[in-house]
Amino acid sequence: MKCAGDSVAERVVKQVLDGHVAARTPIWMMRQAGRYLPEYRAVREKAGDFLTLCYTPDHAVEVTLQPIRRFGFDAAILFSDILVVPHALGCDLTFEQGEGPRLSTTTNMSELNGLRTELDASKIDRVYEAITRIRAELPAETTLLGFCGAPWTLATYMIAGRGTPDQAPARLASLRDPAFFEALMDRLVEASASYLIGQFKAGVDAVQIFDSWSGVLDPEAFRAWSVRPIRRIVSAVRAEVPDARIIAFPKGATLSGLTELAQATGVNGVGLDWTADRRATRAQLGGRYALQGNLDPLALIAGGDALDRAIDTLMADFRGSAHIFNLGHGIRPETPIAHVEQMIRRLRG
Ligand SMILES: Cc1c2[nH]c(c1CCC(=O)O)Cc1[nH]c(c(CCC(=O)O)c1C)Cc1[nH]c(c(CCC(=O)O)c1C)Cc1[nH]c(c(C)c1CCC(=O)O)C2
Repeated sequence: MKCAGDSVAERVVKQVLDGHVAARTPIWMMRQAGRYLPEYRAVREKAGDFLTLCYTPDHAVEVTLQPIRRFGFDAAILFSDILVVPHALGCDLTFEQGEGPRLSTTTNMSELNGLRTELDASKIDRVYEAITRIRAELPAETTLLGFCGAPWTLATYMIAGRGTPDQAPARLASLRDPAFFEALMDRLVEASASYLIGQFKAGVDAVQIFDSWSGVLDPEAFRAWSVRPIRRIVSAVRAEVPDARIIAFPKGATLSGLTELAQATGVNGVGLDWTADRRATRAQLGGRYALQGNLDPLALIAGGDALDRAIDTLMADFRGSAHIFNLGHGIRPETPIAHVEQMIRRLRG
């Protein structure tokens, strides 16, 4: 058996993505830099506005490093947002406190034609600068992750102009105006591939593609709008960065959807949300793909015995496999820091 983590200078998350089984399961958390941390809230207040935070390298570097300093996670994830891509294609974007994102809508071919075909370098170069600086400041053994939103998930926000519960506007657009929808996906595939290539060149070790809304798609639409665009991104990225390590997180995907996605795209790892059947997923995909996840973020809010039990069951289900510990979705702002500390003690012993 291949073993990871024998030397402290090795980036264990990266090794697990290469198929190694870690002696000590690596840990990171989706949204690990965020509002549950007082030091994040302080920087956020200073920056004033969320997008300013994302595009100011001093701030982005600082908040990316905060959870690493506090908890010593095995991976840092670039502090940014998936909606930076539509923004750098020319969509108006604002984040209202407590309301989530608001975007100018893109609902037809003429609105799409009004957007840029390439990412605005004056925005995106600041993200690349932050990456290079983060890598220079991170401990050598910490993996640096970049990311992007999957085209389907980005399209849901671009078409509706905001988050909606079931993404009806985007689903409807794909049915009513397939030519527009295909053209939108093409634009997002190209922009996302170039964005990820830029992130690798700036210094990330691996990337995660967030398809947060793939769970609202029927099997055929999942194949068309989740699997196919991700496959195109993976092959475009690997054409430039042959050893690019890529994790896909298709939230809400069924096991057959997850399997199809892993096989068709050739990603190195898949992220499981908290509803995934761990043993069935492991039986189907373990050994060929790294599995990442999948603690219920609510168990982390609950703490106490419920948290310990959830962690023990999860670790027993994944023991002996190429596993990266994570939550099944982002940590919520109301999560007590003491519970994150409890989680790390339980995992590290
Ligand atoms: C769908 C999505 C978005 N953004 C993201 C996704 C995919 C993951 C998921 O499913 O949650 C991804 C994301 N967003 C953020 C990161 C940073 C890295 C990390 O720590 O994980 C990452 C990887 C910071 C953020 N992105 C956002 C915040 C909160 C902004 C604030 O400080 O007010 C953070 C820390 C804002 C955001 N950004 C988005 C929404 C819907 C919201 C509002 C909801 C919310 O406030 O949590 C879009």
